[in-house]
Amino acid sequence: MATKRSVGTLGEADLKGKKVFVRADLNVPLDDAQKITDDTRIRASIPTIKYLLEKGAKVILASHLGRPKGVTPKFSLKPLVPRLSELLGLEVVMAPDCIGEEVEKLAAALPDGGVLLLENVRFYKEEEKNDPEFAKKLASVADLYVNDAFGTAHRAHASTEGVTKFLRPSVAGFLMQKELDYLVGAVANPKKPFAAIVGGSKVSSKIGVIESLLAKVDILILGGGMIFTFYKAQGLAVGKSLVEEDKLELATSLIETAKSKGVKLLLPTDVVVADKFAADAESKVCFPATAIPDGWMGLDVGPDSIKTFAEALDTTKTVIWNGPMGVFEFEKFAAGTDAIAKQLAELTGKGVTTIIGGGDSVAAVEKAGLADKMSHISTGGGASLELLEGKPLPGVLALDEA
Ligand SMILES: Nc1ncnc2c1ncn2[C@@H]1O[C@H](COP(=O)(O)OP(=O)(O)O)[C@@H](O)[C@H]1O
Ligand SMILES: O=C(OP(=O)(O)O)[C@H](O)COP(=O)(O)O
Repeated sequence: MATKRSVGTLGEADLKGKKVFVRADLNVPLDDAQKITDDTRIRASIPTIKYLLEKGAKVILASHLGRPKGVTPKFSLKPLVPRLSELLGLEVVMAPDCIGEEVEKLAAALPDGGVLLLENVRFYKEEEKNDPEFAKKLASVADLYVNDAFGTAHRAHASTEGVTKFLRPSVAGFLMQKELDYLVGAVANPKKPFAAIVGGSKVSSKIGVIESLLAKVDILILGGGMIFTFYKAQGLAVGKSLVEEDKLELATSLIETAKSKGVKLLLPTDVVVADKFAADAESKVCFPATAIPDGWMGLDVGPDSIKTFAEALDTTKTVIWNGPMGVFEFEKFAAGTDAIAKQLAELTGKGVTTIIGGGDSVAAVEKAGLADKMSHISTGGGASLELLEGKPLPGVLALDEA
């Protein structure tokens, strides 16, 4: 797999006074009051930044947050400044933008050992388009590049890929190295039976991954918003649940592929439905899962599914989990996610390798107080799944070879 090639690292480079563009994945969950609900990704980014600061470098820190379309205040990185400053023990300077004159001025004024946090790179559509001119502008304020954004390494964007064309050296940070070392090792030769649990709401970006997962795993458990596209593909009633209409054919063919490969594909047998997408929604268990009444939406897997999933997971030796089983942010719809988290913690204690990936999945495990009970907590959900598929990660491929 292309991502196995060893990438350049910071090593003993002379960093004194150098301006280092650090791409981190600071895409943390925020509540309605813009409060950080899980800071795992911020904490995971600290060792690289601290190392650079100790070497006398100036750090220009960049990230995306969410999936904004243009400049959107609720996706600003400003709410992260106090936590970052606290963890680093210094005052992080917030830039009003990620490119332009003001950013150039702030970068030029940065003292050795200072940190400038750029505003959300996705406020520009050029970021996701990997526009070379935009990448050049990002690069123009720095001398070298460090990519520590493992969670975004599967995206060929300007700040993860394009920028490397303009900055040398371009190397991996400590988090990136740690994730690659662990995940490549664990998934290249997984102890079997090997199970994947896929849920969450990013259906269109994760449903494609399932095809390749079917070639690797013995058991595939589906939950979260993923399942309704599968039910609808079978002509079943899904009410107002999340459905990706253009993925119905793919869902049908995935069910066939699972059968032909002898993979145990488990869809929930029951779901918890709600009359609206809200914490105080009216809710009830719908059994079978495939008879969701009109006007209702599935927001969690039900108790019968939890039992079936538990029996299957009990037979495994390696489990990778990405995507919550339900809308765990609302207490009423957190039971499925909590049950998986608890069981994986128990299985880890019995010698099963458990890997949890993804911003929200990790947040759910943290909320349950079980993060330190898992074999590996990965800061990337989509990225760890793509790594598992054997796909090259563009953000890694673009870095210098060791
Ligand atoms: N049935 C569902 N309908 C809508 N959203 C869901 C459902 N189940 C889970 N979700 C949402 O999925 C989100 C996480 O999805 P995703 O980003 O794919 O996971 P991760 O960040 O772990 O990779 C959570 O905010 C959760 O509320
Ligand atoms: O949260 C992320 O991915 P994840 O939900 O798969 O862990 C990363 O920050 C990438 O975000 P994206 O899927 O909007 O490109």
